[in-house]
Amino acid sequence: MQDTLSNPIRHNRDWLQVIQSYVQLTKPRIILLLLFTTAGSLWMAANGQLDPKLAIITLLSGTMAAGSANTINCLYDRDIDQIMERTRSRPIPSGRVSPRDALIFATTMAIGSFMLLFTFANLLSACLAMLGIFFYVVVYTHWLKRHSTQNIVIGGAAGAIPPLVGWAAVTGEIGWPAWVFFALIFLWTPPHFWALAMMIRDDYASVNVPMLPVIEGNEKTTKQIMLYTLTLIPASLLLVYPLGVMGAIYSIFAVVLGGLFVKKSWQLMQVPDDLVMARSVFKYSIVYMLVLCVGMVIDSLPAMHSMMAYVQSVALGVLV
Ligand code: HEM
Ligand SMILES: CC(C)=CCC/C(C)=C/CC/C(C)=C/COP(=O)(O)OP(=O)(O)O
Repeated sequence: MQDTLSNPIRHNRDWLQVIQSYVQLTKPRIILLLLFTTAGSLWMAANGQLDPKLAIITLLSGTMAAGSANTINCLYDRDIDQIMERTRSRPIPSGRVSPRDALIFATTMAIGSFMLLFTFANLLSACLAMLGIFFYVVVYTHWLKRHSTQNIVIGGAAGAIPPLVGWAAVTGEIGWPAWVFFALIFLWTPPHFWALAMMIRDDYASVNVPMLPVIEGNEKTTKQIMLYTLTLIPASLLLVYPLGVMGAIYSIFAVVLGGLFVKKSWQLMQVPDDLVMARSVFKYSIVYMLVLCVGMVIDSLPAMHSMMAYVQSVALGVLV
């Protein structure tokens, strides 16, 4: 203590390490992609006329809710995280954050998220954020993760809730486009996760977590990945037809990105034991979701609406 107080550089470094540990508990890179899905939904709901204050509040609250959910997951799973190689150095198993402090941190973030959404958006969005935490912690982490090969199929609904939060924050209700976006993430989660689970199969087997590749093997898993991937293009295009909330630009994103996903899953199905290919499908799943959300935002921009109207009038002029 004496040493820390008398040495300000060491004192600052200690604080930085503490902050780093808490950030690590929230699984920040996963939150970033969840925020992209929330942003896509926010822009789509606002049809390009998004109030910047509402956007910032919703994204901040989403960060806190997802951070809280991920921290409780780290707390609950600390026994198996300590054994698996990939998770051994996480803040709780490595002793950098105590379970008690993690619980206080997660509870504070959940309350903060609820209060922010309730005060600056509405009650529905605040309740949906809490439902996300409940579903991820209770339904996925507690009930399903250690007991069913379909754990992430049903549990994947938790990760699909952020777009519902975004839509509700803008409109005060859950419209059809939000449900379609929910379904899209729900269908995307199995290929995203099973490709990764193939790579870390031994880790999951060592702690008896019944992930599909552990129980059914790689060949069956790649067939399942292919089936789910095939549903993504039609599901993503429902936003264009019949819902009509997205236009030509988004359609190009959806078809090209979805086509590449199908190609990659097909390639993996030909070589089910090729873990380099499995890694490539996992990485691509992230690129797919990220770029599709960017496509949604671009398509929602008012400048794009005027450009498309101009292109349409020119095309009509040429035809008539
Ligand atoms: C229940 C559903 C899901 C499961 C079981 C799952 C599982 C995982 C796991 C185990 C990892 C590796 C994490 C690590 O090593 O720390 C991962 C990585 C990742 N997940 Fe998911 N995931 C799910 C849903 C989602 C959703 C909905 C998103 C965002 C829309 C997402 C985004 C990501 C990203 C961006 C990474 C890469 C993180 C990095 O670079 O380390 N995941 N996922
Ligand atoms: C609205 C709201 C708050 C929604 C919550 C969404 C949320 C936090 C989704 C996270 C999905 C995810 C990373 C699962 C991995 O858990 P795992 O336990 O299988 O991963 P691990 O083995 O790496 O711990």
